Amino acid sequence: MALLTRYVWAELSADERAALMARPSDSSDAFEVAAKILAEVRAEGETAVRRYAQELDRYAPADFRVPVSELKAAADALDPEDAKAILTAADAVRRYHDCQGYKSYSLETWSGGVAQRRVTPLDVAGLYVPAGTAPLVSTLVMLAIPAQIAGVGRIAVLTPPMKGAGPDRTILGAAGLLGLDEVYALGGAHGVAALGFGVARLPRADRIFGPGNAYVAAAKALLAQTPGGAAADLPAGPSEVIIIADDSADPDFVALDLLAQAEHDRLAQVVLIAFSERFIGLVERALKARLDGLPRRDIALSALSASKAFLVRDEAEAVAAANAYAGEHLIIQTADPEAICGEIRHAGSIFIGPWTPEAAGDYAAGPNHALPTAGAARAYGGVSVEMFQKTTSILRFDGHGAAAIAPTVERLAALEGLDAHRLAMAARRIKAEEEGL
Ligand SMILES: NC(=O)c1ccc[n+]([C@@H]2O[C@H](COP(=O)([O-])OP(=O)(O)OC[C@H]3O[C@@H](n4cnc5c(N)ncnc54)[C@H](O)[C@@H]3O)[C@@H](O)[C@H]2O)c1
Ligand SMILES: N[C@H](CO)Cc1c[nH]c[nH+]1
Ligand SMILES: [Zn+2]
Repeated sequence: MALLTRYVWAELSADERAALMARPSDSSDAFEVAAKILAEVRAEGETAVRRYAQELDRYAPADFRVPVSELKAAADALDPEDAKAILTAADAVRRYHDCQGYKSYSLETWSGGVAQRRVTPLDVAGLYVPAGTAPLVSTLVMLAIPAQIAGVGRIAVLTPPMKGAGPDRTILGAAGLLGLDEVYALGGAHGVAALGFGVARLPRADRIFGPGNAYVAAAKALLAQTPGGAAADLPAGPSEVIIIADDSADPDFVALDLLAQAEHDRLAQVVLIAFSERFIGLVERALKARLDGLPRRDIALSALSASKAFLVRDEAEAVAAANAYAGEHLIIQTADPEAICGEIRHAGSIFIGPWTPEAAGDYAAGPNHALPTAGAARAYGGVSVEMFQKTTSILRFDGHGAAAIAPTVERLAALEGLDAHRLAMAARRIKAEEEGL
């Protein structure tokens, strides 16, 4: 039985191609469920948070905040090799993100008129670290490092408990190692709502960062549209990867790269773009062989059921399919991957050649792994230092500058029929003229 549903790109109509770009989470109940949870948390506050914490995760302690002493103890209890791997990854992530950040600047846009941009960090950032089916320690690193580089005033980490137990000890230990002191054992849409509205003794985050399952992603998106709710970083839901591989690629590498994303979530999606039926067959054979040894085989199999293989005739078709998909990750394993890479317009992160598995980027290569899904790569990049900053523009005009800019402003205000605007400028011009400026 074929594991990947096959399509011949050239035989698909434009409508069929567009329909095939849908993600499994598009048709889930996530938005309805998250909207209900958000509304209840908004109306009832802590009571609703506790109810969902109990119902969904069977864990509702008197205080969701993990004591700082526990973070320190968990850090001390880490296996030294685990601690070393976390710190080594953090170092590469820090070096990559150190090159980022908005710059403040100032210039004279008019003679006598100075325009300035001031960059400031967020006061409160909420970091969501997924742990529903796997404790993503690496996500903590990916979110904490850019927040620290930006100089965020207060960093509150949210991570769901393991069902019926407390939060994952490695995540707590990593928080301790990274110098974080505010962690809440709460997750899902109810956790996002608690942090986004500031209930159950959580701070109200200015912006919530981080990936999560379809419920978490929906909650972040809905919260950002709710008056008084926290802003969101980007749409980062169930993982996805699209691989362009020609016959020169190693089918086993390709199969493993597909499985590495399929194992994240039943609603994850993996897509193969290949140049021959034969190669798709080889990848499927490798998939079957590798699936059997995987502890998360069932999850991967579910994800594969919504996954696809597109057969293309040439690189132009491969590029068209990849750009239409606008995937979170794009892996290119062809004889000339750089040529294809140059043509890609929409992808969260690109991995070039046989020696660059996505797993390297997921953990320790440097770039951020919190990336746009569901086609959002058309409009967003991954989490960055800039997202933890905001900019304020500042203007300073003297009388000479006011006189210089006034004719333009008065004319445009008149064009828009906004007379108070025109008069506000004209009054300055007249005064400046009276003073001989
Ligand atoms: N896009 C990215 O950058 C990126 C990065 C890493 C991980 N991910 C994705 O993050 C996700 C992690 O998912 P996860 O589930 O393991 O952890 P999670 O922390 O995102 O979600 C777990 C929580 O979801 C809630 N939940 C579970 N089932 C629910 C239901 N039926 N209704 C309402 N709430 C429910 C529970 O409270 C649970 O604790 C995966 O989809 C993975 O692919 C994405
Ligand atoms: N592939 C995920 C982003 O979709 C990131 C991750 C974390 N751990 C392993 N992988
Ligand atoms: Zn991954």
